[in-house]
Amino acid sequence: MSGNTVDEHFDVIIIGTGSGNSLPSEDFADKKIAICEEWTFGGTCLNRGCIPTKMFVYPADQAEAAATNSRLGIDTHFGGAKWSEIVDRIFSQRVDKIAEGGENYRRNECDNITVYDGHARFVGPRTIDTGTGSTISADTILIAAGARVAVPHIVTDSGIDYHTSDTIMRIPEPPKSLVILGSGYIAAEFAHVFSAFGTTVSVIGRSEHLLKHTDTTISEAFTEAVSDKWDLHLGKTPQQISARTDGTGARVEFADGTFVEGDMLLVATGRTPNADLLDAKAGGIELDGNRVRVDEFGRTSADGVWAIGDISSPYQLKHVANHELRVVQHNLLHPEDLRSFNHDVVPYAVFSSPQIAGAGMTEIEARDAGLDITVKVQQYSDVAYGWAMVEPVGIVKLIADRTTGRILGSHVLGHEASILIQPLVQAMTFGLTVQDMARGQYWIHPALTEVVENALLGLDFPDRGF
Ligand SMILES: Cc1cc2nc3c(=O)[nH]c(=O)nc-3n(C[C@H](O)[C@H](O)[C@H](O)COP(=O)(O)OP(=O)(O)OC[C@H]3O[C@@H](n4cnc5c(N)ncnc54)[C@H](O)[C@@H]3O)c2cc1C
Ligand SMILES: NC(=O)c1ccc[n+]([C@@H]2O[C@H](COP(=O)([O-])OP(=O)(O)OC[C@H]3O[C@@H](n4cnc5c(N)ncnc54)[C@H](O)[C@@H]3O)[C@@H](O)[C@H]2O)c1
Repeated sequence: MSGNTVDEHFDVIIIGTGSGNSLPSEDFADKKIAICEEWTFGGTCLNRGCIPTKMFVYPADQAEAAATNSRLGIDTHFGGAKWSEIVDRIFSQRVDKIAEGGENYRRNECDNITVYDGHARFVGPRTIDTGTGSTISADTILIAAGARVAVPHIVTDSGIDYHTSDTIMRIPEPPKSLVILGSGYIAAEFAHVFSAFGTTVSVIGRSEHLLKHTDTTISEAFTEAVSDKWDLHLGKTPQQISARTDGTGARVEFADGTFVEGDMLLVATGRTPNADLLDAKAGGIELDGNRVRVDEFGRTSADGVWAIGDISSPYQLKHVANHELRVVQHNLLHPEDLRSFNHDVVPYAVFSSPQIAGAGMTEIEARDAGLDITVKVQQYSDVAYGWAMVEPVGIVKLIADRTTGRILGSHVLGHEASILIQPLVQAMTFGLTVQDMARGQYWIHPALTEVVENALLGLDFPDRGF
């Protein structure tokens, strides 16, 4: 049966098998659950996001190290990437197997779960057309339907072939030259991967610096650091996109008459939440711009309907989706003891080269907020391990409140920035003062973490207490 006649009623319906697939823990074993997934089981992070990209980034890091080790007085070289071997290892041997295993587990080994493999949309309050010919309803619905690649009209109207992060990781071989449209996370990570593997990479950005969402000191230093290995076209908006004159590849023209050409175009211009594809209104669900509106507990405007992750979160980060899932999981099991999302200190990392990580306010945000701040930019090369590494670019930038002694913003650029940031995230999350963090513990000598210690010690307080 189809349309608005309900074929089956469930305790819980989950839309989306990314973070949503983690909802049915053992505590949900007595619930009758439907899972709707229109694509590959496991969602973005596993199949075409965080996991496979970092499986390319790691060998790219090694390739780049091999090519640049001579500054350390050792003779290594990069002899080429076995692209098809890398793709096979990432997808055929690992990611695809995990996706298949996850689907098989839910379909065949969980007696309380039914999987619908179609596009779910609301046809009434807590009622879903599964896109498979069945209409189902539930007491509770979790919307975890994520986001999708956003491609500007100038690209789609051009009629040329292009790639996005969804497709480029499975191409048969890397291009000789790659033009990347966009200068955010995905652009920075794929520029690193392809450039390290030997592709000539051009990056087009509308702003003057790459990764403009980061602190200005970081985005300027990052842009400077990559400017001799990537062909940058910054502060430029494409006027026309076409194939090259021989009909192959891509040619992007700018208003000033300049252009850039390459064998392949990668579009990395952001991701749009899938809220517009759910017929949310039929379910009584309000949107907030292009996202599903949720309160601090994860509740949408419709009774019994909850949402988490990229479809409702401005962060579009997997650790945020995971956190929100855990909060909603608790709230569904304990309606009398609702927990709130905690978005106070949300860290991020960009796995490019150099790596970037950050949490909290940028210097401009802190100044605009009128706070009495102290700022320290500490070079990796000022501490023993950074010196040993002959680390050319690393910096830790801290912004702290002179009144409370608390860290307001932490920004790291350089080797393993995503790891170095974590003690700072911990201090910011638990409200540790700069003084306590700097001198209330030992810092291993001569570990690279001394750059964090020195950055803390370099902050200027009226009563230093160090
Ligand atoms: C290239 C790339 C790299 C990334 N790297 C990182 C990283 O290093 N670190 C990080 O924190 N984040 C990273 N992210 C972001 C991260 O992947 C997302 O924030 C996260 O996966 C979002 O999880 P989610 O559960 O909200 O959505 P998703 O994992 O996207 O799951 C949504 C699921 O819902 C399904 N779906 C959608 N609509 C419907 C419908 N109507 N009916 C049925 N099914 C539907 C989709 O097919 C999908 O499987 C990356 C993203 C990309 C694209
Ligand atoms: N390491 C990570 O955590 C990681 C890695 C990859 C992706 N992600 C997530 O995925 C999201 C999407 O990544 P992304 O890089 O596509 O988005 P992004 O928001 O980081 O960057 C988008 C870029 O495209 C540009 N842009 C947008 N529209 C444009 C247009 N019409 N013409 C030219 N340029 C345009 C923007 O100015 C920006 O430079 C990220 O915001 C992030 O949340 C995270």
